[in-house]
Amino acid sequence: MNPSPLLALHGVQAGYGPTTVLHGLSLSVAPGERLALLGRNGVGKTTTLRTVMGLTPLRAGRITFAGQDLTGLAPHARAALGLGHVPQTRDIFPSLTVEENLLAGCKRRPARALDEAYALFPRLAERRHHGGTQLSGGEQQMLSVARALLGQPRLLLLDEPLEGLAPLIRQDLLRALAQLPDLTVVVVEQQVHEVLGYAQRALILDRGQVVHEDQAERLRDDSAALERHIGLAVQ
Ligand SMILES: Nc1ncnc2c1ncn2[C@@H]1O[C@H](COP(=O)(O)OP(=O)(O)OP(=O)(O)O)[C@@H](O)[C@H]1O
Repeated sequence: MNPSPLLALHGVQAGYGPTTVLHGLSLSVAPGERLALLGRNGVGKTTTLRTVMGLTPLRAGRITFAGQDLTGLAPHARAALGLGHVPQTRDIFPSLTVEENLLAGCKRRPARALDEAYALFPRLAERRHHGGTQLSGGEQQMLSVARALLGQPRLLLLDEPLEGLAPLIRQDLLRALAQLPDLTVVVVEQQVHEVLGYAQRALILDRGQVVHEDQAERLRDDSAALERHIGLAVQ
């Protein structure tokens, strides 16, 4: 029997002003699962993550997290329940050092929790006294992810974490995330082949609905599906 999902979306509708982006989206994520959300530009991947966090209002449908209905909860209340979000914009404080950024993510945890972040991302330990603006794109992304992890989320929503990063840094980041086997992750990504090496299952969205679902490993080899739904050239 499948375990109860940690996150479930039922018939979710959301959008901006007169535009509806998510047209009755349903999906579920099992505890400990790593799910990739794929699709062409503008199909609603970011909107999906934002609606789960309560940053974009739900217009119809229901979202549950660990069995609890999230309707009406503010983003901070969702974070307190265990939802972590790393937006595409990399949510760090540029005027603070690496260490100060991490301390800001510690909340009520002891400062020694930072050692976990440094163990996962040794580059951040080397740069601990550098300001946010002195970091490379990859280091900023690691900092953003590390800060979210310090909040001990049960589910981490990652929006294009690999964007703009060099291939070796992308691999470092994915390897670090793969070291957290109990963490449930929903990751939106344009670097399809790389993210399919990290995720276990993948959903492809089109116009705010799921149009294809498969095991990540199988989808990676399914060039016809990737071409049809994402427009990736057949290799
Ligand atoms: N703040 C906003 N106001 C109005 N329209 C928006 C806003 N944010 C996104 N949209 C529109 O909603 C649609 C879905 O955007 P969304 O960012 O969710 O797509 P996406 O699949 O994440 O695409 P991308 O890969 O380009 O980030 C797009 O047509 C986009 O232009």
